[in-house]
This record gives sequence, C-alpha cells and structure tokens, in this order.
Amino acid sequence: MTTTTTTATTTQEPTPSHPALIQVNRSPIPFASGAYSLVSAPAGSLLCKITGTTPSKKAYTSVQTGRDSHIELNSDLVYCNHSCDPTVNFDMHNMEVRVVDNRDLKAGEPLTFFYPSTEWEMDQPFECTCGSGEKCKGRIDGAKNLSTEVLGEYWLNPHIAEMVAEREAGRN
Ligand SMILES: C[S@@+](CC[C@H](N)C(=O)[O-])C[C@H]1O[C@@H](n2cnc3c(N)ncnc32)[C@H](O)[C@@H]1O
Repeated sequence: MTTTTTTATTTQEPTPSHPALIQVNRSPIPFASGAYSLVSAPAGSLLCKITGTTPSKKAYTSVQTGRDSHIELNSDLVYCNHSCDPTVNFDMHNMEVRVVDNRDLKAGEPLTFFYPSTEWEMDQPFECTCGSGEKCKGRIDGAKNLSTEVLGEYWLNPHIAEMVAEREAGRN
C-alpha cells in the first residue's frame, strides 16, 4: 500500500506595524507596493508618531532628518510612496505623520508624502507615477533640483527650508 503525504505551503505576510492605521498593498513588481489609510482624518491632524527608527546611511528606504542625518523607519511607513499631491506630511523634527493642511484624508486613500519635503538629494531618483496630472513634477531626485517657487507649494521640513534659504542666499 502507498501513502501520499501532501504538504501545504503558506506564504507568511509580515506582521503589520500599524494594523489599525495602515494597509500595505504588496506588489510582485519591484518598488510598486504602497501604504493605504485605514482611517479618515481631518486636515492637519496627527496620524501617528514615528517610532522605532534607527540611524542609517542614505538609501531609497531612508528618510532625511537633518542636514547630514538619515534614518530607517523600520515599519510599514516605509511603504508610503511619493506624490506631487500628497495626503500626509512626514515631520522628521517632531517625528510625526500628519494629514496635509489643505485637505482631509479619507479611508482607502494612499498614504503619500512629497519626498523633497524631507530629502535634499535622493539616493535613488525616479520618474514619478503619482498620477497627479499637471501637479506632477516628473523626475523626483530631492529638493536640490526643484525651484524655490515649486518648493513653495509644499510644507517642508525645517532642514530643507534652511537649505533652500541658503541656496537663495548663494551659499548652497
Ligand atoms: C521607500 S520606497 C516606497 C515603497 C516602494 N513603493 C516599495 O514597493 O517598496 C521608495 C521607492 O518607491 C518608488 N516610488 C515611490 N513613490 C513613487 C512615485 N510617485 N513614482 C514612482 N515610483 C515611486 C521608488 O522606486 C522609490 O525609490
């Protein structure tokens, strides 16, 4: 008599870091995954504090926290993509993710921020696919190569605002 044993294989999803707040939609296409909001929240409100970070070198996953400092988020916040019409701000001085000031966030919307609001010169530039039409800036490589006028459309972290001011004064 022959016995056949079948072994079930399951793909284990990583444990969500923010199960009440963020849903990560994972794509088999490299760099095409994204974070989506599970909640609605008013403009300007605090969505979460940024915790559990570690200092790092500049990388496509890192976020700039100061002129010469970068961190790894070590959470599902890393899946927040860039948008030229973002839904949230990453405030790396107060370590907060807040809804943008000009509109409310609706459950189901992507959690996106304007990468040049934290990054001066990015490690891995890309052609933006945010789909924001005329608002889309095209190639995203950090604040350094965007005009002061364009940057003026967005909330900026203090380190980026400072570097823009220095550039204006001819020191950067
Ligand atoms: C920190 S990761 C964000 C999560 C990433 N989408 C993933 O699947 O791992 C940053 C990378 O995501 C991609 N990305 C983020 N926003 C994008 C956008 N608006 N257009 C095109 N690619 C984007 C770029 O490859 C970028 O280097």
